[in-house]
Amino acid sequence: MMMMGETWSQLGSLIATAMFLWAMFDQSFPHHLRSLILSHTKKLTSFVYPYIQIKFPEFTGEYLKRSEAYAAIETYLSSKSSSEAKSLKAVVVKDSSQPVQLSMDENEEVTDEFEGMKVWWGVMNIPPRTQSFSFLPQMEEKRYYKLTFHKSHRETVCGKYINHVLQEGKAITVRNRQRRLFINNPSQNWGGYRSTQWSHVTFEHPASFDTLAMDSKKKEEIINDLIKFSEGKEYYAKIGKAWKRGYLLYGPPGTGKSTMIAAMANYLNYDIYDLELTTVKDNTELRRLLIETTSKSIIVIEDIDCSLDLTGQRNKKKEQEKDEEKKDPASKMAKGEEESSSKVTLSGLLNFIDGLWSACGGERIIVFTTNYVEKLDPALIRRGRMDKYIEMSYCGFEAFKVLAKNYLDVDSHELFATIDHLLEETDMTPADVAENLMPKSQNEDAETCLKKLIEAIKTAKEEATKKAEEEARLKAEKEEKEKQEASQEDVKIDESLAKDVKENVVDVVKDDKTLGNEVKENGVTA
Ligand SMILES: Nc1ncnc2c1ncn2[C@@H]1O[C@H](COP(=O)(O)OP(=O)(O)OP(=O)(O)O)[C@@H](O)[C@H]1O
Ligand SMILES: [Mg+2]
Repeated sequence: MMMMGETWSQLGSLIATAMFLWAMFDQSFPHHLRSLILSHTKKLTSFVYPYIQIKFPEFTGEYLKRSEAYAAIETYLSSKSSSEAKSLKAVVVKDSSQPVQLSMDENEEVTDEFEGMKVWWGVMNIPPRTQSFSFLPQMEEKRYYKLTFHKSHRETVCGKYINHVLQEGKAITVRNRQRRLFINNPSQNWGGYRSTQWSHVTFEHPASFDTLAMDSKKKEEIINDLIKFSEGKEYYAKIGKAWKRGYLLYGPPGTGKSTMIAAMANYLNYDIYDLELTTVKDNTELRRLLIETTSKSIIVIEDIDCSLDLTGQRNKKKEQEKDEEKKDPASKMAKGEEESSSKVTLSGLLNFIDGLWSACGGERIIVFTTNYVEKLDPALIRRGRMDKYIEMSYCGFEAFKVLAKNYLDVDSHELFATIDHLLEETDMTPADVAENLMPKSQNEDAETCLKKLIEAIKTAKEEATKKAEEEARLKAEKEEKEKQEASQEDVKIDESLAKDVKENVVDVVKDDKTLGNEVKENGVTA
């Protein structure tokens, strides 16, 4: 057997010979001959090894930004890696609902198939250059994904396949991401190197369309509308409209407007931006807030009628306040803080909804909620701004059945007919119905809760009747009072009229007497 030392010395001389030959080739061959030989060598290599490789480095650009493509590929390959690769890495991904994302370790390889072709993915590692000096932080290691495929698939891979991987990777990230609920910060907190226009918490509202109590047809219509919107990227581009949709949710308190927003966000997997208009100083701030929102989100302005005085009464109110201030300057000082709170105008808000800036980012839903739709300025809710009006109304029988299923797990019961009848006659919000259906102790079963609800509806009905009677009585009293006032006014007018007539008659009599005396004194002149 050959000794180890001999083997090494033979290998050494072989390398030395190869280097000598390469140096000879490099120096003595003319340039055109060299490139001819090199091109033939390439052809030969490609004949023996007909595969192409593409690298996707983890960090790119001058400031070594983590490549979006790398992250998308990592996510895309995650499921394949966990089932195929033997050595895996667990990475904690920010804002993801998955505790960790698994990716293959260096020098592992997984296969993928697309339209009948097979490709290979591997993670490679470039060892760090130890002696280099840089102001930029030294990266421990530089990794890249290596995609290998047969040269006959070049066109499909470079066109369709890579696109598919990146899009699918991003879609998985969106699917796995934790939804967030944002709230706008007052602008004094916007400064600093970490600008924080919005703060967020993880959005964990459990509402869904299944648990939302409302007419099933209406619910279906809303779901279809949402699906059409979320899949409408091409359509919106085709018709030349920004990819956004406005919903106006209106109805009495406790009818499920906020719950509906949560259900929408859960259904579409969107984030929610809860915009508190009263803390926005002016229209410029409003625009900045809008720019900071991301796509796939619902921007909510709750109780729009109370958020700002956008109902055209702003001026009236201001005038009134000014009058008060003139009388009492101290009241102005007391109000000082409040007054400087918001100067957002109706036109600023309209601009926010459908100005040029509103198109940035795309795929956004804007929701307004209000208890008093009639109070809103028509310009704010005209079609195109608010595309769909959704009325959230009092609990009907169908809505009750959803709540009974949710809260008591019953689909039918003999008491349902009574409840159906009572709900037809009485206005009760889903919130009140839900509260009565909720068992308050271990001893309360479905029947007890249903009976409790019946009692509550009956009480509400009695109260409503009493209220209506009281209102009717007050109205009648008011009308009677107005009538009396009117008749007293008539009497007054009659009296003053009579007085006028009397005075005039006295005057005429006086005039007649004076005339008579004059005639007497002067005699009749013919
Ligand atoms: N349609 C509904 N379906 C299911 N639950 C509902 C519905 N409406 C109200 N609720 C229940 O009542 C509670 C209050 O409802 P929600 O806050 O959505 O009402 P709202 O219309 O937003 O009221 P407000 O006008 O006062 O903001 C919710 O927590 C929910 O449990
Ligand atoms: Mg609400």
